[in-house]
Amino acid sequence: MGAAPHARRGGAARTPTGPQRGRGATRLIALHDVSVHFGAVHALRGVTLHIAPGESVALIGGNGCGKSTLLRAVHGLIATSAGQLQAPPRAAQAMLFQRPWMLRTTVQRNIAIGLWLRGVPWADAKARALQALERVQLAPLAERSARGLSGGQQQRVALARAWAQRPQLLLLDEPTASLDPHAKHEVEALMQEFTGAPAETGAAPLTMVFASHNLGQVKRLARRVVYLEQGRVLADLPVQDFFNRDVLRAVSREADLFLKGELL
Ligand SMILES: Nc1ncnc2c1ncn2[C@@H]1O[C@H](COP(=O)(O)OP(=O)(O)OP(=O)(O)O)[C@@H](O)[C@H]1O
Repeated sequence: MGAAPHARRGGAARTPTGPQRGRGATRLIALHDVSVHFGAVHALRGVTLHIAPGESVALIGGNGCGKSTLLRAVHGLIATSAGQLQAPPRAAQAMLFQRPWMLRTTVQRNIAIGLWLRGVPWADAKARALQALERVQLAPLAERSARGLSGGQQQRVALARAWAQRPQLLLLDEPTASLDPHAKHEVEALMQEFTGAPAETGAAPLTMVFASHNLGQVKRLARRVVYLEQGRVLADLPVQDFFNRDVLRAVSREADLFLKGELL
């Protein structure tokens, strides 16, 4: 992507990565003993986590366990307090939030402006924006005001905007939490489609990390589940192992109790 690396922030080392080799595995994201403090609040405590290109990883855990903080730290939106964090430069990442943010302009321009700001000539940016809208089946709404769309449509525009940027890494913070079941299904289908195939022919597979309170969604979209409690990673398992209570109980009693509570 040739983008500028993140500046080093806060008390911890933060270095940009492309896919790197380490301990025999390729890594796109590597956190080593990362902590994030907000004053007296310890949002992340000694998190060590490696994510390889093409993985689809769900972050789960109760309110305030640190999911958003982890995503925001990887995206470079907040400073880490200690430890080392390696991630692709922000220009190689896209992040979606529970409530999509839209510029006060048309749907197509919402996507094109982001590309233009990254150096894509305006005519090409508009053409790529339209392609991206076709991908999420919203091309007929290209000239509509983005803020006038429904929440589900806005989230699809946000996904199109992310996809148009051809990121290596897609971070999503509870992307369907405020959507009705139909819109949730449409957004999930796009998430699945984007991670199922490279963003463009010959490109590296897209890596997806998402926070969710929806265990059905986790089962449908994740290949791996990371369970957080009070800022610590207590379980990090392939999705089928996470939902196998015997395996989970052996790894973390706390994670098993959480799952039991959620399944009641
Ligand atoms: N900017 C901030 N300033 C102070 N405290 C913060 C800030 N952001 C997060 N926190 C605190 O850090 C902890 C972790 O919050 P975080 O938002 O990462 O949790 P979460 O797992 O995403 O929660 P939820 O599921 O409710 O969205 C919480 O105690 C939260 O109150």
